[in-house]
Amino acid sequence: MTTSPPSAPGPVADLPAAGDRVSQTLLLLGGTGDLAARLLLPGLGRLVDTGAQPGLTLIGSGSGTEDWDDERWRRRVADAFATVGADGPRATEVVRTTRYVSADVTREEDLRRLLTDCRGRLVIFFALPPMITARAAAALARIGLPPGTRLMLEKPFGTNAVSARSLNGILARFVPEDQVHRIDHFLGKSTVMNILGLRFANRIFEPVLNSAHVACVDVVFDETLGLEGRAGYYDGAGALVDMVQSHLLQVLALIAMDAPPTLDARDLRGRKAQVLRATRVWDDDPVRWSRRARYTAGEAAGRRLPAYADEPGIDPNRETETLAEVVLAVDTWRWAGVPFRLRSGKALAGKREEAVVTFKQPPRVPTGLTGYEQPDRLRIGFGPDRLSLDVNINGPGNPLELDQVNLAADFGPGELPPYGEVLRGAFEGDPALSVRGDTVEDSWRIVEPVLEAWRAGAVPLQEYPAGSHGPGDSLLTPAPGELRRH
Ligand SMILES: NC(=O)C1=CN([C@@H]2O[C@H](COP(=O)(O)OP(=O)(O)OC[C@H]3O[C@@H](n4cnc5c(N)ncnc54)[C@H](OP(=O)(O)O)[C@@H]3O)[C@@H](O)[C@H]2O)C=CC1
Ligand SMILES: O=C1O[C@H](COP(=O)(O)O)[C@@H](O)[C@H](O)[C@H]1O
Repeated sequence: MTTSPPSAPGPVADLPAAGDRVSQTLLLLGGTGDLAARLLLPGLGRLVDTGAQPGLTLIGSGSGTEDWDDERWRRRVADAFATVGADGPRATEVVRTTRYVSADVTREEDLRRLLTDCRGRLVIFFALPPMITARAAAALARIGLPPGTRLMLEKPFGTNAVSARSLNGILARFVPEDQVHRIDHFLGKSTVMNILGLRFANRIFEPVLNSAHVACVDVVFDETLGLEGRAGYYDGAGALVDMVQSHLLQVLALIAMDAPPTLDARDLRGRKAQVLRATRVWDDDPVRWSRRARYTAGEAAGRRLPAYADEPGIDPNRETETLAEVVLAVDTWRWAGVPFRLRSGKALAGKREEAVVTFKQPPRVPTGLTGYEQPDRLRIGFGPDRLSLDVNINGPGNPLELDQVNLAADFGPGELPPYGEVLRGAFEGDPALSVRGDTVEDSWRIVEPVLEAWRAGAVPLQEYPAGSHGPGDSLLTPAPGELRRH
């Protein structure tokens, strides 16, 4: 591994010492794309508006297939900043000084030209399709980067375990692991990180978060959004790769990991890695323990949606799923025998974005107390940000009749939107909120048996009308405790 590549371009090479408050350049590859406009630039706007990152220069780049210039780019940045009210002096300065450079990032000469334009410490954000990211990284490995450069790479990282390993290998040739930020914006969501506070800053939950007390854990991300014009990316990915392989496995890891001694990157990522290494498809049977489906025409959240297969840019023969479910086992002392049921789908009846820990029934409800129907549940909501507990109490009325009540705490969104948080991590050189190289490979290892079973046609592609609750035989509907290892 080296940080002194053979041909690092001149101006960026005279770097200040690490840790200083220094001028930095954020080079945004894929700046003309959807991610940059909707999520990344707004996150950046909020971050710079807090006063962090003084002296930041932003350079946006696109492939040059469309007509972009400095003026159009500045408008794009200003519009994105305006969506989050980022209009303070720092944000205004970033808008004033930002520039656009078009470049085919798979070509060495274009990359050299791009790098020559950068000053101070360099952060490169790859907001690019995965195949282009891989080719750009290979080209950068050949030409080299200035020491201290940090790379931010979007998910999905690679397109399968083999390509992820190969991309990790390429990156390791020219950037140390701690300077590689594999982005998972769920790790920047305040409620996701609050899983740590909830679990490890309280005495009452941790002792019961294990197989003695937990019947099952569900991680659910149901959206009402449909394809939203993202055919080019989504039709090659599908719900399992888009959401489960990355975001939902990260949430699973935070819920299932043991307490890290500190929250620094080495401890936190080490704990998550341990859990994911022990995770696999329930009973090693992806045919039995996965579901896939895609939406047909319907109405979701008051919007009429065409069938996924009829959306422009979709190849229906690829059989891309818009809803994926999988049941996983975490083979550790703590979790052996507890099913982790993961599900994400688009164009569903309502938003449901939460992790739910369902507890086992109490050993015995005393004779005389009636009306026990539901086990207690701990719910961690990601949108809206909310923490709640379903508990059985002797409710009003008959004092011996049980009622289930929900004790809830709502909190507003974090100080920064998720992309603001992950950008802050990269600017400050803290990879705690990014995914380590071995973990991303393990995440592919976990989902690959399912992808293979689907490719082989062993799991039928079901259909559900947009605006419905998804297929009727959901793996999440059996009562907790019904899923048993044989
Ligand atoms: N959009 C989203 O909501 C999310 C996206 N992501 C991830 O972010 C990444 C980007 O997604 P998204 O923005 O939606 O994709 P888009 O298709 O909207 O944008 C792709 C970008 O890549 C650029 N690009 C493509 N080929 C080249 C090339 N050879 N040289 C230089 N630039 C190139 C395009 O430039 P041009 O337009 O100029 O051709 C464009 O700016 C993907 O990995 C995706 O998985 C992750 C989370 C959410
Ligand atoms: O990464 C992605 O996440 C979004 C959902 O996350 P949110 O923070 O925008 O709610 C999902 O819609 C998208 O398909 C996926 O690529």
